[in-house]
Amino acid sequence: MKAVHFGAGNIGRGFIGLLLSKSGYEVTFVDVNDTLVELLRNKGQYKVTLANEQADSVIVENVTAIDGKNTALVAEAIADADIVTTAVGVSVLKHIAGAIAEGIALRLSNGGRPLPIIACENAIGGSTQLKHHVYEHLSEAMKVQADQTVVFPDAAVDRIVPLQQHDDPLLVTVEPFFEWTVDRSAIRGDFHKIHGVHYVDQLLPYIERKLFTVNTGHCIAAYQGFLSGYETIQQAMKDPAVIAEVKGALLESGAMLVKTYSFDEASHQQYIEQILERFINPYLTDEIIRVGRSPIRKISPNDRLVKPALMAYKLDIPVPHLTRAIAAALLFDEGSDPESAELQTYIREHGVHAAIEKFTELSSDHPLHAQISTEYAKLTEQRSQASAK
Ligand SMILES: NC(=O)C1=CN([C@@H]2O[C@H](COP(=O)(O)OP(=O)(O)OC[C@H]3O[C@@H](n4cnc5c(N)ncnc54)[C@H](O)[C@@H]3O)[C@@H](O)[C@H]2O)C=CC1
Ligand SMILES: O=P(O)(O)OC[C@H]1O[C@](O)(CO)[C@@H](O)[C@@H]1O
Repeated sequence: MKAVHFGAGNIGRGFIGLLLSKSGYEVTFVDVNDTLVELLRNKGQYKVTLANEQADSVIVENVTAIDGKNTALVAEAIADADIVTTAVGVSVLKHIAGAIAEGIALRLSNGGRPLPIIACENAIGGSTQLKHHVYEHLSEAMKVQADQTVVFPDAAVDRIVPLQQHDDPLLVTVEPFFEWTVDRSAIRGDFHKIHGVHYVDQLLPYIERKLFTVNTGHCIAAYQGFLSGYETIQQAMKDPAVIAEVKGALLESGAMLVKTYSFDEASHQQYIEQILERFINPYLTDEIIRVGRSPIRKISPNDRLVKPALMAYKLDIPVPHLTRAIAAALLFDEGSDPESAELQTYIREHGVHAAIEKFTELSSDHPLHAQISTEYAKLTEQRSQASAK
């Protein structure tokens, strides 16, 4: 049983690779990081440590790696695989699509056994997005053939894996909690199930519940924490003002989710409480720069801030915390993050209204646009008052 997994990073090693290996798959990681590829290939194993009191650990065996820049080799591995997964970042999917298409073409020329390809990224419809990118590289005839055997089930993945700072570049520390949900309605043929995966017939409620609670709350802790001068989520989540912003927004997105999907209100409240506990896990150090990374992606119309705000707005649910969080994201001025730098340059050159319109796609006459710009002005004022002190 062979798995090819793109991205030997934190989630790749600390979550997806771990579960695939424990389920009996031989895992071939594909990455462009030469150090990771060489070490995985030479050692054939790595260690995962849990962020709990005992620091429990497990050795993940039966793994190897290939260089993502060697497209021919990657294609061969895909042609021979039983499953393909990714955890590279949603914006990287287009860059791996060519190699996947080459692998599919090779596979089809060899008879074409069924193949599920699952993108494990923080996005709605990640696998579907990957399929679109892959199909851009296939001929019309090949697309028809691929439709018979290659499937792209969407998925939701939830496990907090911060930036790693160990002497061993392969060692990865992860929170004990994990949830990997896969849309089984898309899967065909004989499929060797992955232990620990929750297979569902309808993914949308799960991915929206996760993205608009875990990821919404987490990025608000990051953006509000950044404005208050904190460096880690653990520090920010000790500040009652930051906690109030996070909880306020989760009540707004929660009210929308409960109404949209008829979730039980008390269970959703428990879900929120559990997530807040996960954010403050004292055995983890999670940097604000990581959790707030790529603010342009995070304020895009289908992502964790604007989408729940819009869905709530349409249900007449007021969203003062969510709109303030979008304003805070617009103030995430972290030079080491390319999207933050791009966003700040755009705001300097074109003003905040143009930025809201361009990046959130909320037109200037949309009431949420006005709310965001009002909050932006207030936060800017607060920031300059604080720095004058
Ligand atoms: N870290 C976390 O707690 C969670 C992350 N995610 C999602 O998982 C995905 C990966 O995140 P992380 O593991 O944190 O990032 P990461 O940066 O640790 O790992 C990404 C890996 O992809 C590799 N990569 C980049 N371009 C590539 C290419 N063209 N071909 C092959 N490999 C390539 C990088 O070298 C890196 O090793 C993202 O979509 C993220 O939103 C989802 C849930 C939790
Ligand atoms: O990986 P992204 O989408 O940049 O966002 C970071 C988020 O991913 C997570 O690592 C886990 O879902 C959260 O810690 C955080 O909300």
